[in-house]
Amino acid sequence: MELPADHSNLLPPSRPMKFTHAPNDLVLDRYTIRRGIGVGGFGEVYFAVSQAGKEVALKRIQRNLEVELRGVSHCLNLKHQNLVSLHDVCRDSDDQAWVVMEYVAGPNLREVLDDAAKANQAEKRNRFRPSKRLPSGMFESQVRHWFAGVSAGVAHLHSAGLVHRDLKPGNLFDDDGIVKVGDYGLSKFISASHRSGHTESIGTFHYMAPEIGRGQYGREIDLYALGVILFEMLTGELPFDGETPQEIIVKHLTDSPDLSRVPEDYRNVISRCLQKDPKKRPRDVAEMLSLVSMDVQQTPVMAEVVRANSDDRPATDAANDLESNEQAPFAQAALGRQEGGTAMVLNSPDSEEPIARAVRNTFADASAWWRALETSPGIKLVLAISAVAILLVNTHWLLPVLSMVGFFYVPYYVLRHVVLQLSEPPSYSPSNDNRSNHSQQLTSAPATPPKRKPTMSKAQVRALLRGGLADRTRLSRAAEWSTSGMTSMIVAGVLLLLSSVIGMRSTPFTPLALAPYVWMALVIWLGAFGLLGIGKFWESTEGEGLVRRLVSASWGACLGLLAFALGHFLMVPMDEGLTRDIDATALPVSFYLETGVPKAAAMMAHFALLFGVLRMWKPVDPLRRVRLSLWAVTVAVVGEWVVHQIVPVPQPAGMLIAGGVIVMTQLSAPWVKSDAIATV
Ligand SMILES: Nc1ncnc2c1ncn2[C@@H]1O[C@H](COP(=O)(O)OP(=O)(O)OP(=O)(O)O)[C@@H](O)[C@H]1O
Repeated sequence: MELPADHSNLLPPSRPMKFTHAPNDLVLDRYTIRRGIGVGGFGEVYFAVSQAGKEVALKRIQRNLEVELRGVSHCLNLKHQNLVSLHDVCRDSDDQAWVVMEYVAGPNLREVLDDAAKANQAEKRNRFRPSKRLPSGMFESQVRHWFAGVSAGVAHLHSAGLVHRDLKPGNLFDDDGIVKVGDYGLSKFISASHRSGHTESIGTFHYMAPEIGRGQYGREIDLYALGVILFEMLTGELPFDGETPQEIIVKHLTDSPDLSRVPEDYRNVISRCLQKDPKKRPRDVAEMLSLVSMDVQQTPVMAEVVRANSDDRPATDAANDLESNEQAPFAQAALGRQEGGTAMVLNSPDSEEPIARAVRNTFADASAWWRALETSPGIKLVLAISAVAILLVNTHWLLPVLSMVGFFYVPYYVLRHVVLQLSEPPSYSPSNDNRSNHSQQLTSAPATPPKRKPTMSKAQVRALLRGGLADRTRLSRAAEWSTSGMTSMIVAGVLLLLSSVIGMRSTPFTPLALAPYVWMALVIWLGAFGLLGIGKFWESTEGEGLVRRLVSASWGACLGLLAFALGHFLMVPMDEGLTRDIDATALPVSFYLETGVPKAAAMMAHFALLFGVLRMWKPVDPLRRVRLSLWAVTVAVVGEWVVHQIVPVPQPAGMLIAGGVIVMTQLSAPWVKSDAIATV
């Protein structure tokens, strides 16, 4: 069924808007549809009236998007003149979810911007240009009016512990001179795992802060979007534009905005809001406004902003509690994360652990309930103290129970990671199937997918991926290191088994005969584990670098010492292979015994030299060309043989260790498949 739509100019003429309901349809038993307004990413929006005649806007959420009502009451109870009121979220008899909200008759900022651009064009043609009109075609007073109103609405959301997440001109309305912010909270309540039919319009990406790609949804993302909107209102252009979402994303991550067309007074605020690092942006809306040469006390709206922020709660923290990490459309597009969460380019392996998720959701529910609790601060304090007292009184059984839970949970958690890492190798690479799904999601006409032309060079993609790697938290790096360490331990076990079975096939099985194999497996594992750890610091930048060689050499020296100590402990004969091709009498006495057995110094020098000569950051680099390069293994073995000519160590153990470390490191280190470039 097709209806005329109010905002038809927002869609290409070839795609008429389709609405499920026709005028006069009765929905939710009490609203009569008058007309369809528009179709957005989440569903259709209608203008409707209740039986008593109240005008409302109804948003019909797409059938395949599951609406999570947890915490929605927090949004429903927000009241502010600069926010479009949410009246209700309910289901009809077909279990279809609907959002009932205030109807705003006026235009949205997208339309205002488009009209202003048209007016500007017409004036240019007529060679008439009023002095106050900005390059965008808007008047400066108009820009300030919109910016003030939107800021006030956003400040109120932040003070209530909410982050909008989807600020863009299409979501900002002019209601008879009052600016209203709409669509807040919605993206949060639509479960990411059920958004398979949802296609992000390209417009959405223009306003997305770079950190959204990392699943960060602090209020700084709203300040970033406000900066983009202000830029657009002032210049009529977007600071970061491109033909595809990917191109826009890369610009958000790497480019600086061109502020030359922005009037002087607004450059500072825009440049601060568009900082890549959220910490460098204004702390809150009040600080942002203080950067604009506006008198913040002058208008009632401004006074409201100041008030809202002065009794501001720590919105970022609260919002982060509330915000789940579920939705990262930017991340999905930028880093290849797939619906259903099977493969992602820069995935934290613990992101979807079901028990942790359930606990987090419970805490989110509890904190949302606590915030929504309408009672005096005194009663809240009494409740909080009582809860703490109850916990303290029950520690005698709570602590043992929690310890037991931890006792079983931690090994399960670790095992799950290891299994996931092993069962879905490479953990960093999107599968082909997922990739095709993904391109469908990003394409508005899936029937005839347009030919993709390469919009990014390999260097740009690497920069994008490095950017993502650089911004990961220490905790996620540490978690990944430990997971890689576990994986390498398993690989070491397999190596030990294979090598000992092959090596001891004709000798009797004794602990002494097994010792050299155990020694080698341990040294290989230690070497790889150290390199994996150091690699976590290297992964965010490309490079050769003397520092890297020195760090590798230092780790090589440590490994030599460990190898020596372990050799002694396991009573491994350390002179084998030395006398065969090297004259023991010619060896320096400070490094070798008279029998040719290497001392600790020789082992340290050998591995330091080896690790300093080889480029040890290559096998740990997630962006290496192939996951397991046999060429790298060959180079390591030959390199070891060359080093052996200078500082000999037992052979063939030395060569096996060198090759083994490179194999194990490559197998255990995360890896981005090179053709992920096509996806990104
Ligand atoms: N409360 C409202 N009153 C009047 N018009 C509205 C209201 N809410 C949305 N609209 C209009 O309905 C149309 C569709 O809105 P919707 O929010 O679904 O889409 P969007 O904002 O373009 O995309 P998305 O939902 O993906 O962010 C837009 O033209 C919007 O201006």
